[in-house]
Amino acid sequence: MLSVAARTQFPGFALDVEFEAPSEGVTVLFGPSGCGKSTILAAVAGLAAPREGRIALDDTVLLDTARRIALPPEARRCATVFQDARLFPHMSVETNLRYGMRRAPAGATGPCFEEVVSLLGIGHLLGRRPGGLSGGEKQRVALGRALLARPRLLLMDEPLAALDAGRRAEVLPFLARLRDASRLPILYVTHALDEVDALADHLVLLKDGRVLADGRPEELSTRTDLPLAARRDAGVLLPVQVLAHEAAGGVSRLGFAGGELVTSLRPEPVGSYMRLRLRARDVAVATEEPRGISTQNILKARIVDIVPAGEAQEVFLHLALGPTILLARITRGSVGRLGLAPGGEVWALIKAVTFDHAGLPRGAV
Ligand SMILES: Nc1ncnc2c1ncn2[C@@H]1O[C@H](COP(=O)(O)OP(=O)(O)OP(=O)(O)O)[C@@H](O)[C@H]1O
Repeated sequence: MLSVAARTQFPGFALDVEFEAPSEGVTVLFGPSGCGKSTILAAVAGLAAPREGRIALDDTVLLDTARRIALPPEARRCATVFQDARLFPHMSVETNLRYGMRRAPAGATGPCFEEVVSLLGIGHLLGRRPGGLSGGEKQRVALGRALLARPRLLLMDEPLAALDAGRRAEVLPFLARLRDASRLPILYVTHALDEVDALADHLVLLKDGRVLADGRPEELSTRTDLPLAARRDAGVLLPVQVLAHEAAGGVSRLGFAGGELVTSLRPEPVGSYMRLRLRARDVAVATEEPRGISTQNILKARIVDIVPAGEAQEVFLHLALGPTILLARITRGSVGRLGLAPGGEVWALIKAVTFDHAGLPRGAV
């Protein structure tokens, strides 16, 4: 467990945060530019000291200002991956990777050179210089170098932010594999929601130097009181399992706690797990079972709550399908016209099941 409490002040900005991150898996620090994400990473790495605070990794205290403890960065065993890979340009990829290994303390355990090379798919790059690599390849080498230093904690400061969409899509699955193979806590800074969806086991939402909420991303995605709900792509993050492929009909069936969804045919094998975002704008409701309609996903649900959606003349419906909560964003006019109220039964029409934010939950690879 990584526990972080830090308070510090810059002109015009105050940071006052407290949160805990699980001992394994990715904890994402998510929030708008300037909310304090990098300041927190720097405090954990020991690159900048907060005015007050306590940071501990399991039973190792990295910082405790009250007890005047502040381990130097090299004693903290944190490895950091930045936006830019920061590889040594005059060394081959292999020498860059072996440089990481030289930083590993004697007796530290972790994946060996060959395992890391295979995990990140960089075997064919070993003899090359960083200058000739694509941005995505460089980032994979930087991830390898960080892992080979056998850290106790991996820090990632927007590792995909400098890559174009194609390269991001190339590196994202490697990050998921690294998360699953490394069994390390990873503190990951981003402001990209698709990275949250693909990687986060735990989410810390930040605003103006404060923690607004933290918890499992699936749970936070149902909260309409958080800034996430104001986004155009707001909606619940839903863990699903591929139940069947029906090639003749060109569809796959996905199961979730409380129901099934039909999608166009998916490439993932039957039994695989995925996590997808069902956008609130893509969910409509009907008070009677619709017939003669092209929408494939029509699921019976109960209205749990109706809450205003920002300034607009719209509301969020919290819909329960068994234990699963879905969000629908509809107009106030529709609520009145259909006589919707908490406790009422409706049919939820899922107009689109999009996979552009699909991610793999931990252990699902
Ligand atoms: N060394 C410093 N001196 C003065 N102000 C600083 C310093 N470091 C950070 N700040 C300020 O603290 C605030 C938080 O910065 P920080 O880099 O932690 O935000 P961030 O959430 O990581 O932002 P971004 O997503 O843009 O990287 C900003 O207003 C920044 O200007």
